[in-house]
Amino acid sequence: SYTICTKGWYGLHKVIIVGLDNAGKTTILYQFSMNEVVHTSPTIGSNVEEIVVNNTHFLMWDIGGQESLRSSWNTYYTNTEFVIVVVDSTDRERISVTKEELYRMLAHEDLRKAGLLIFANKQDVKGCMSVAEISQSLQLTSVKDHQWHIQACCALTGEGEWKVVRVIY
Ligand SMILES: Nc1nc2c(ncn2[C@@H]2O[C@H](COP(=O)(O)OP(=O)(O)OP(=O)(O)O)[C@@H](O)[C@H]2O)c(=O)[nH]1
Ligand SMILES: [Mg+2]
Repeated sequence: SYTICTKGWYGLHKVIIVGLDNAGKTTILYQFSMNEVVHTSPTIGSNVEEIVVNNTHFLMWDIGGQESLRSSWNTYYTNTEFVIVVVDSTDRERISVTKEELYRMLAHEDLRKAGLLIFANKQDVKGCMSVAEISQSLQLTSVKDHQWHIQACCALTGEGEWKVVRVIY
């Protein structure tokens, strides 16, 4: 679970969900909005859902992660308060690609004040990377100019703590 500080703003909070193709972004979006595992196909463009946590409204944008789509992620950045980066914990080959995309994003002016939440997804798969391995591969301790948190998760089950968001004002 993780805590989000909304700094006294009761309006609609914009969240974007990014990460490489097949990471589980769309599965996570519908876990939050419907508490269900939906059948997904690769996202072209984006999906958007509003979710409510403790009377706080979040507009969550799930953006397609295929290589050809990544250059348009930045068209979603304006007014984004929270960036969720979803990592496929089984995908050791491409963790370095996630890292490149992560640092490109964090350098973007429009995300200067955004908080960062990393979901280490697919933790149900045996032999997958742990949270510690992913933190190290992404060099998260070097991220000083954004608040960040990394969370183990399995989007195929809504169980466990991963969907628990605590909102403080
Ligand atoms: N084992 C396992 N599979 C998962 C998990 N989460 C998602 N998947 C599967 O991973 C595949 C891709 O999931 P999506 O949610 O479509 O991935 P995406 O990140 O939205 O992909 P793009 O839209 O192409 O960017 C699907 O077959 C999901 O069922 C998980 O926690 N564990
Ligand atoms: Mg998708």
